[in-house]
Amino acid sequence: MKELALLTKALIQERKDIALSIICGFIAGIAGVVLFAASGYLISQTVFAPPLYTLIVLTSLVKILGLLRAASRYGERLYSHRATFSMLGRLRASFFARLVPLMPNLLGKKRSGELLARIVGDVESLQHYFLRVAYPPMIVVMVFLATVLFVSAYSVWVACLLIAGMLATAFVVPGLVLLGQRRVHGKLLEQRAAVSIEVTELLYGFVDLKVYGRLKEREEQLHISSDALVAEQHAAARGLLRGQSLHTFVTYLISWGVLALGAYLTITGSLEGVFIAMLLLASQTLFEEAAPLANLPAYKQDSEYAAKRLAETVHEDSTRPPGKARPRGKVQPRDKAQSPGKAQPPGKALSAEQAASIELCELSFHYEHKDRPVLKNISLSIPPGCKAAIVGPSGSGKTTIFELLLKLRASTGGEIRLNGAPITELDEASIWHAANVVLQRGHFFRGTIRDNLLLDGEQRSDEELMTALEKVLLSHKALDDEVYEKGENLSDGEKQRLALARAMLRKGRRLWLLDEPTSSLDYITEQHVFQQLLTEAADDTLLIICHRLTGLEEMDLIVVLEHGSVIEAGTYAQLMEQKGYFYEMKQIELQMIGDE
Ligand SMILES: Nc1ncnc2c1ncn2[C@@H]1O[C@H](COP(=O)(O)OP(=O)(O)OP(=O)(O)O)[C@@H](O)[C@H]1O
Repeated sequence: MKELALLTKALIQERKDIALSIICGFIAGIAGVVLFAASGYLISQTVFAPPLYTLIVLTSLVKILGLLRAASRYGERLYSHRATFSMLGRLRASFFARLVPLMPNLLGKKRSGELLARIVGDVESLQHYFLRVAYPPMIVVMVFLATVLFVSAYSVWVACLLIAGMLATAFVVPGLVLLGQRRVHGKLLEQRAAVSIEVTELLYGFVDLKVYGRLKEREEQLHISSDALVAEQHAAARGLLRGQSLHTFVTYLISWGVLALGAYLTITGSLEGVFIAMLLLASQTLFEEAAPLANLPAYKQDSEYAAKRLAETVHEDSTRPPGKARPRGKVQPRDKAQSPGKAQPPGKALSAEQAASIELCELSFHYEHKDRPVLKNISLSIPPGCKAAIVGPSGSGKTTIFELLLKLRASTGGEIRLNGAPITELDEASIWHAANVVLQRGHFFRGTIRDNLLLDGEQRSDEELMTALEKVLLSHKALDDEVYEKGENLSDGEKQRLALARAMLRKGRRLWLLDEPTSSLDYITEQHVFQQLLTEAADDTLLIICHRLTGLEEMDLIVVLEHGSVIEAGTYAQLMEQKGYFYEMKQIELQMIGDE
């Protein structure tokens, strides 16, 4: 299976620990068999009152084997778990890295709760692949062959019985477990994702659900999902228990068989009676060592399913040119330059040294499953140091332009050039590094105002932080003031100002991309903050999206967007002179300010 090939590759990177765990596991297994075989022999020998030194040798051997077994079992656990957890850590990081460029598209299709379940739960399920599927059979086979060889030295018939028992343990029991498991296959992971979805929706939408009187209904839904998850967990646990019980049944069946066969062979004179207990205990220990085989296929199936779900999450998007739906039954060729989700060789870096120029050439964008394009052949040239604004009605495609500029999405037509270089050739991280970005809905982390200002990890003095707060008129906030998750305890205007202060602190970025950064502020505060922004970005390129037209007189370029097309562009004076759409908007705004 292709997905498990990835896992196998990750395991190969841990080959040293894997080799050590197999060696330790083999030593522990074989020491266990010899330990119990020696114990059995010791018990039988005592009946014949052997010389003291025989007893001393045997008891010492038993003690040494006991210690060896415990130490090697510890080594096996240590190395196998170390390999597993390093592998899981690497898988989690690589899965997350592949998710990041797909994020805007992915969140449209998968709910955050489901993604959370996949990242946490499905990756966790993969630990079974190594711990219960990949290496235990190797140890069992090695211990089995050594034991059969040892037993055959005393009786070929007993050895044959062990082989028959092992065939039943390795094939019949797992086959039966797998039959029972078919019904619950994958349901546990799906149900876990369903609960995760319900919980996140309930938490995110708590206030709205309460206000609209739907909270009880959603809580009941959560209870139903949770009960279903518990039921699936029971079913899965029952399946595993059934496997273990069947295995124990086979183990005791074989033990009885060895006992009966040993007795018969002793009567017929082909086996000395003193060895019966030894063979019995050796066989019992051997089958105990083989216990992981019972549930191996079930764990394998689970790991495969988890790997498939994880691969689906990243492949669904990365194999499809963004903005185009995949026709059924037909694989679309990848657009090498445009696909943001696939791993690409590192591109050129966008320089943060100089103010950037932005050129949009016949730029188009079409969201997947939308019947009309959101952006249509937009051409625009913003020279270095230019202060430009994009205005236009809601839904006209302004934010989409920003997402394309930040390579969060890839255009479906035309080209974007930053500093003359096609954006497809630029490394996206260098764009994020070179730009000072304030998005419509900035994220705030639980912590303090200081933590949220120092998001980029750079060290700054309290004076610097306070100056930034003063610039956005937030000096009434102390740096140690608490910020709740998602900035729940801040007003919308405070959040916007905190985001702007955060951006102003990032010195040396020569490209400013601001998406409605002051939309929640009152006119007076907005004017002040706007002036501060213009001062901060005096020598830089600034592109701002805004609804209100306050302060746009100072812009070098104003672009009016409607239904994804540029309908007007020019300076404030030019647009007012044209008496077109912008002029109309300004008149309405002036009227509203006057009314207020
Ligand atoms: N993830 C998405 N999937 C599908 N359609 C989307 C998605 N995001 C936005 N759209 C649609 O694209 C169009 C443009 O959206 P965009 O956010 O760029 O507009 P906008 O001009 O920034 O609007 P606003 O001023 O309200 O922020 C809208 O019709 C919107 O419904």
